[in-house]
Amino acid sequence: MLKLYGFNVSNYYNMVKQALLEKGVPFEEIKVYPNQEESYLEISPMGKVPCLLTEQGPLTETSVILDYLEESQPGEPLYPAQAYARAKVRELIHELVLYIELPARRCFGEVFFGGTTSAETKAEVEATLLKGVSALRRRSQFSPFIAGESFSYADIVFLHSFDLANQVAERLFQRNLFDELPGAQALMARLAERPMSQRVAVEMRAGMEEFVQLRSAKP
Ligand SMILES: N[C@@H](CCC(=O)N[C@@H](CS)C(=O)NCC(=O)O)C(=O)O
Repeated sequence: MLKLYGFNVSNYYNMVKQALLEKGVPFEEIKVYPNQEESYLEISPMGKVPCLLTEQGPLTETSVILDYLEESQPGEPLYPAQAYARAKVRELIHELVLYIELPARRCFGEVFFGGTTSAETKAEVEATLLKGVSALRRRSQFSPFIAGESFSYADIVFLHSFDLANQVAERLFQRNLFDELPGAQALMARLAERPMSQRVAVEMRAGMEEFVQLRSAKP
């Protein structure tokens, strides 16, 4: 059986977990926080989560894991069949990660864990987020799903990244990123109603207190 390493509060872990749940693929969850222990680096060389242990060996990097699941597992397809449409979904995933999730993440310490972020970093993050949102406005459909007619991996990545980025934008820049994207808030609400989203959210809340204590204790 596939083994998913990570913890329920990690948004990247939850992207893979939700994909497995949506496809109905059985998997075992192995709780691990990011770490630099030799034994974990053997399967996740950056010490990050998630890591998926397959019969052939370990896999890391969320978008790579999602591709692997699509190619190796049964269940509802979460990419379009046609090559160009499939590439457009991957393009959206990359844009969400590179220009929304990763820049916002630079401010997670201040927004969620009582740390501080320099004014210079904040200015860079705000500028990148605004460009990223503007790219999404040109790119995304939001109706009924982010890439158009079908629920896809891009919806899963959007669900587990955009709201966090918006919390950064609201707290630090007094901006609501949803305001810039017609249809995005309604899509987020629809995605959050999915049974598998609700399961992931319940399990995330259960792990939150322990994680915040652990994370806040770090310098
Ligand atoms: N590029 C990685 C990012 C995963 C990632 O950043 N995970 C976080 C938890 S949400 C982590 O392990 N952070 C610890 C670290 O950066 O050392 C992926 O796509 O899976």
